[in-house]
Amino acid sequence: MDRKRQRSNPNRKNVDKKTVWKKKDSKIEAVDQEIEQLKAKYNEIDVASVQTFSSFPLSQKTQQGLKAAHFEKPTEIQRQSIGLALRELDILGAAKTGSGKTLAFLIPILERLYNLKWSHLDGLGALIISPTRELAYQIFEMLKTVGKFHDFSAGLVIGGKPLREEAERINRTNVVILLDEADRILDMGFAQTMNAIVENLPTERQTLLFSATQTNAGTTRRHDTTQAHRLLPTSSVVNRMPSSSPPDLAARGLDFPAVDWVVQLDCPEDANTYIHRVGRTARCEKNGEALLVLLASEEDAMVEQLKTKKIPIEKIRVNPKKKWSIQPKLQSMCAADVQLKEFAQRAVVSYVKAVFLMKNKQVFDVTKLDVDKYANSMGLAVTPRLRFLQKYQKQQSLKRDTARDAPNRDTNPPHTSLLPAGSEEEETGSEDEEDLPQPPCRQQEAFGFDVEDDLDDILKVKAKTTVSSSDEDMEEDHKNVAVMFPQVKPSAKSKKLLTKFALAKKLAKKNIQVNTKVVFDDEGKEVADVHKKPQATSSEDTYEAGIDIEQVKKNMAEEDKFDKQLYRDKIKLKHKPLAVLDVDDADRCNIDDLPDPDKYYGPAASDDDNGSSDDDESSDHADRQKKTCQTVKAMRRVILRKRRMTARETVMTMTDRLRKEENGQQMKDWVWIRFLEMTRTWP
Ligand SMILES: Nc1ncnc2c1ncn2[C@@H]1O[C@H](COP(=O)(O)OP(=O)(O)OP(=O)(O)O)[C@@H](O)[C@H]1O
Repeated sequence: MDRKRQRSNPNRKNVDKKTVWKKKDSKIEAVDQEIEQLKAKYNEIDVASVQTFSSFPLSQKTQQGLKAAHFEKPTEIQRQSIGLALRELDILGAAKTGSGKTLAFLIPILERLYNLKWSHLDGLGALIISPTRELAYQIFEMLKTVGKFHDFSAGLVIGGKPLREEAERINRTNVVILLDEADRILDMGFAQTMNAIVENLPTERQTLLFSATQTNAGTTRRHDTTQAHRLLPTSSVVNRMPSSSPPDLAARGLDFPAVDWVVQLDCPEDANTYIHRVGRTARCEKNGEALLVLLASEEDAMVEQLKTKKIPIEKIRVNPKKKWSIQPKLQSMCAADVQLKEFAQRAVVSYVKAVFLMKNKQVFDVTKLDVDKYANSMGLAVTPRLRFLQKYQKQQSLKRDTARDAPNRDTNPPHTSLLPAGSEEEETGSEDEEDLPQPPCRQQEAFGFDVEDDLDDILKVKAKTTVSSSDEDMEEDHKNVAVMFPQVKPSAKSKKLLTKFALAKKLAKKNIQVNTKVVFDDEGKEVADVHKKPQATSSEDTYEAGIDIEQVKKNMAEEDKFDKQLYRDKIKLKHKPLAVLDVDDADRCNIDDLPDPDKYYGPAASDDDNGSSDDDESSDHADRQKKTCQTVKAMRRVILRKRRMTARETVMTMTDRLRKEENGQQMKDWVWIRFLEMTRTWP
């Protein structure tokens, strides 16, 4: 219809176009006007009077997004920072965990891009760097919710895809969320990457930096977390996990709704980790509780660290009446389940290693750990072998001795004396390894593996990762690593893996005959193993040098013959009728220990022919004995071969066969009785 009208009126098309342009122009004008009006209000923002988001001069689209997400009142950090960010100032904001920092930087980003009328043609307009992949997703979700009425394109770059693809995506998007372990960036050797990103950003830019604190958020005290730390004797360190455990990844920035309590059974690596973990509760105007369990050896140094961050803590002691030990229960569980025991052993070793690797030796002093008690609390009667600890202790005492012997030398060179490659001391160390008193490795005896060895890899990888940076800070780490890994250089002995091939070579060299497996049948006869090497009689001794093709062909033909015969025998055995099984053996079979059928049925029943002579009787009896013997043996074979047959099926098979024979009924009954007796002794 429209087309018809258009055809009838050629000017119509031009009129429509004009209307569209007009509409577009007026829209652009309206946007420009809105931006101008908003900008004019930026300097008039009075933080004290801001009660709701609508008090901020924000674009209609952002206001709509906030409304749709049910964000009405700004949190303190949002109130304080949004106005400043709108004025294009750089911000360094510190606010409590869960205080709404994400929105505090997302709103200004949306507004800034809107004011600049940024479109997808302009490419990248904002860059958000988040510490973890999970947090990146969370920020992305928040951005999609609040910014859904805007026309910007947002992208999430979390790695794992080809670089070119990622680069193209970045160019196409306006707001990019990049993944990186921001908090740990320096620790993990990403300082260079970080610097490279910053160097490539335009010099004219606005920077918003937010960090999580516990108390610096001004008025956020309203919903402070109630915190306490609890001291436990070393015997109560059940279920303590190393600090590098997955929860610490989740502890950074992730927003879990309705977490009331954060209970830390292991000491956090430092005060910052504590803050991040505790920040999972008391989020956004809500209350929360946190409990930290510390060992006596960790208490002083850790509490000091928390105090310097102004974290309010309250010490509580456990009521001894309320305590009960689960140690006996765990011990019995470990005794009953080898796998569980293995897990417990691994847990002990990895925990001690984690403590050993911690940087802050004032808090994490491995020498103060009561490892035996810890192992006991995990249900283990014997502490797993901790070779690295022994080596470390030995090295320490050696170092002390050397210092005593050479007082004029620099007795405590900061880091170099413990692990200098190829140094004198290292050599001494490796010699000492032989002299080290090695405790009996009971877990190795029991399970055939060394729990500790399995974890050595983790140790090495960590060391490598930490050392791999070239940054100044990383150099410092490098030194620390040298202190932390005084002796973890694997000895040449442990480096070499004993492969099957190496083992076979070793045995061949020593001329040791390895055990062979011989299979016997029920009667004690050796069963030829078809999987065994060919047993043809050809001799290989005739070879003097090289390969004699003709001889090989002959041998192969013989082997072939042998194999075919073996196969035929196997098939024959399979189809052999049960009744004729081992008939030749019948005479040798002693059935005296079997119950006598006469005992069950009386002499009359067993007498088939009353008028027969004594001789006939005795020959009858012998016949019957022979038959019985055959039957029982055949039955046993059937039962053993066809284990999958049910007991009833087996007996039915046997009795069917017997029915056709002389004295069938009587024998059938007898077989039944014998069968029932046999089944009673079956495993
Ligand atoms: N103005 C607001 N009104 C209501 N809820 C809000 C507001 N701002 C943020 N929130 C909610 O508060 C929770 C915590 O916000 P957010 O994750 O941004 O905190 P955070 O300070 O970044 O925390 P962390 O330091 O742990 O990363 C989220 O569930 C978020 O939806």
